[in-house]
Amino acid sequence: MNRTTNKLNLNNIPLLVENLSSKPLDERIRRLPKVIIIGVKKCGTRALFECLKLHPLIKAPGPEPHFFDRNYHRGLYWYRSMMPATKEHEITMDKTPRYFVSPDVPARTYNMSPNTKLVIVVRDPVIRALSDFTQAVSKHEVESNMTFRRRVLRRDGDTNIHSSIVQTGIYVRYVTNWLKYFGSSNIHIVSGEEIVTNPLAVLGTVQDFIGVEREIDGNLIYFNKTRGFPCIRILKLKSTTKCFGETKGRNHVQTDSTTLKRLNDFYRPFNQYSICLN
Ligand SMILES: Nc1ncnc2c1ncn2[C@@H]1O[C@H](COP(=O)(O)OS(=O)(=O)O)[C@@H](OP(=O)(O)O)[C@H]1O
Repeated sequence: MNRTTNKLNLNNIPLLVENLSSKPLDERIRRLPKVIIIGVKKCGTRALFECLKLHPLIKAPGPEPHFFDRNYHRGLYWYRSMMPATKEHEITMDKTPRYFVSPDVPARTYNMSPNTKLVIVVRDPVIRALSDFTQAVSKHEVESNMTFRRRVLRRDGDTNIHSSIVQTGIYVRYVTNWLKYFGSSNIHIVSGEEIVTNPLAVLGTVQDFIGVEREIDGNLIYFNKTRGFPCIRILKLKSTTKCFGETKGRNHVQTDSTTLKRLNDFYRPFNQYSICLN
């Protein structure tokens, strides 16, 4: 902090966050996210994010800020302005799944603060790929005659390792990039399948990792049989409930069993690495 002008130099934030870690943080620093859900796309990041926002001390913006990948040139002032205002002890959280696969983002995040807590949601990479492709089709991002098989396999039947839909599921490759900057104590890996089957257990471990009291309980989360997913109760608004987006949980595009087997075989060795990292 520049004492004469009382203005914060946001270029020095990593240093400041370190030096001030034992003192109450200035609101201007506090607003920068302490927690980031960095990915993975189509693994359950939205559900985790919305559930964590139920915690009284966790504040987060609605849209994905995409600061470290698309808006980095706007600077930390911009990033800070995207975050909701906080009171003392409250923390802010970003969720931008694109960060996970963006090569420059680990270093940029580290430069903001080496203490940033990173949450990664992973899911069976074959199902993730199907979900990703289904979304691309629904957004008309793929040619109308493109099939899942043609997207993920080459003509000779081998896996198309140049397809981003295939690459994103090689989780260990990207986690390794993050581990060049952050220690494993800064990274928490969550099972996207468990977010659906046992959300309270997942949320318990994530709250412990973030370092807040476990406040999200069974009064706030319930299983909505019609949607087939956990949804939330907003207690402030009596009997209001919220599920997460019409586009979540839609039927995936159909594909053949050979394609699924080929992809499963491709990911198997990478998946074993991911398990070791947990
Ligand atoms: N509670 C709850 N409600 C709705 N959806 C849930 C929930 N928990 C996990 N999921 C799964 O989240 C998948 C979408 O993942 P993301 O939120 O990471 O997608 S995105 O990258 O933000 O677009 C989405 O994938 P699809 O089923 O393929 O649509 C869901 O299966």
